[in-house]
Amino acid sequence: MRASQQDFENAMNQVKLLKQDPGNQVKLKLYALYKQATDGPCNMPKPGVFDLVNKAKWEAWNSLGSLPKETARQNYVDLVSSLSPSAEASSQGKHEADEKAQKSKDIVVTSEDGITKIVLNRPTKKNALTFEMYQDIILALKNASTDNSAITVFTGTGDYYCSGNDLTNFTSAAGGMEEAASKGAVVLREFVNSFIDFPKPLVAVVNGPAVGIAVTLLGLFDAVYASDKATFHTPFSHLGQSPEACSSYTFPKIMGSAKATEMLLFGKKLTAREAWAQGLVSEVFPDSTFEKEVWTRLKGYAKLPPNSMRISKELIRNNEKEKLHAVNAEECTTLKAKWLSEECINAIMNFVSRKAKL
Ligand SMILES: CCCCCC/C=C/C(=O)SCCNC(=O)CCNC(=O)[C@H](O)C(C)(C)COP(=O)(O)OP(=O)(O)OC[C@H]1O[C@@H](n2cnc3c(N)ncnc32)[C@H](O)[C@@H]1OP(=O)(O)O
Repeated sequence: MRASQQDFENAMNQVKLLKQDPGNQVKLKLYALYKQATDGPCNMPKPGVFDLVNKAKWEAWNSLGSLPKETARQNYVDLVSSLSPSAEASSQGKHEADEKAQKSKDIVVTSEDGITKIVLNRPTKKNALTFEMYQDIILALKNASTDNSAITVFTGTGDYYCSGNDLTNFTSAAGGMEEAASKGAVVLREFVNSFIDFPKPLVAVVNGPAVGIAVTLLGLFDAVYASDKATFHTPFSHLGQSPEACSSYTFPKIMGSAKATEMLLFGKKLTAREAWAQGLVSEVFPDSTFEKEVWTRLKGYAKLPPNSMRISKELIRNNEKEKLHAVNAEECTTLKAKWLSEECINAIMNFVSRKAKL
């Protein structure tokens, strides 16, 4: 259900009643969503480098790109309700938000031992990401950013970690490719932004092969643990597409441009050990002991002082947050055009009609 103007106004009042300071990141997000919901996309000149507060506010607003006013209003209401679980209206909103994330059969979210676990749960389709799953992950990350857990972990059910974007997202859209491309660019931008801005340690437990966006996103994680059965494949040229999730920036930075080119332009598939040697993976484990070793380790990390981990992450991430948002915006604009290209449409049609796999 979409948030009404009345819900929005209630949420604004609710913010004033918050008992605890939600912290600067959340306040910036609230400001940005409020501006987007009332004024639309950022239309102000960027403040100067020394005007730190206004610059941070401008960046937060600008990072929302062309997010529709209605979506911003809804996100504002959801965010406020996640902040004040004790207030009646808010607790109801939070409950609805949690339920929505939990209800999704393809994304399972649990919280235990200081760890929020977000599981891609569509094994019959190798955990390929549908439009709904992107939205559910955005919501799950939003909830995880303010829940009691110290760290957040992504993993997959079954033999794959994730086979990337569901290629039928584009062919099955009611309004056709044009509408799917426009929607895809907006959803992708918000989806990647939620990884750029995620405030707690984010860990990928890569239980099997990863393809496309499941690989490129890893450059935005804080640690990546992989089974030795995992592989890392970004066949963008084969698909007539271009890189996303800031990988056009993070991959050359992580592995150097020559290695990044082999992956992002030529679609070279890496083994887990190769990905480790190139700095994309933190550590590789034998598949037979992978789950046990990784979860034991993560439970230990989750006992570390959470605020300290948050602040350290903020120090690292803030060095390049602005750059990441700019790269994300540019990649989404480029992809939107690529999705409508003959090269891409042919590649997707070949997959859907069973003529081609990777
Ligand atoms: C908001 C939009 C954002 C978009 C961001 C841009 C992102 C880009 C990318 O992620 S590009 C990468 C896209 N992914 C692929 O190209 C992978 C396509 N899949 C394959 O090539 C193969 O399925 C495989 C190599 C992953 C696995 O092969 P195999 O082991 O032989 O299994 P199956 O092919 O039989 O797969 C089982 C079942 O799953 C379906 N499936 C697998 N991956 C996808 C996918 N990405 N999209 C849609 N469906 C997928 C496959 O069709 C089978 O379905 P079926 O049993 O036939 O109904």
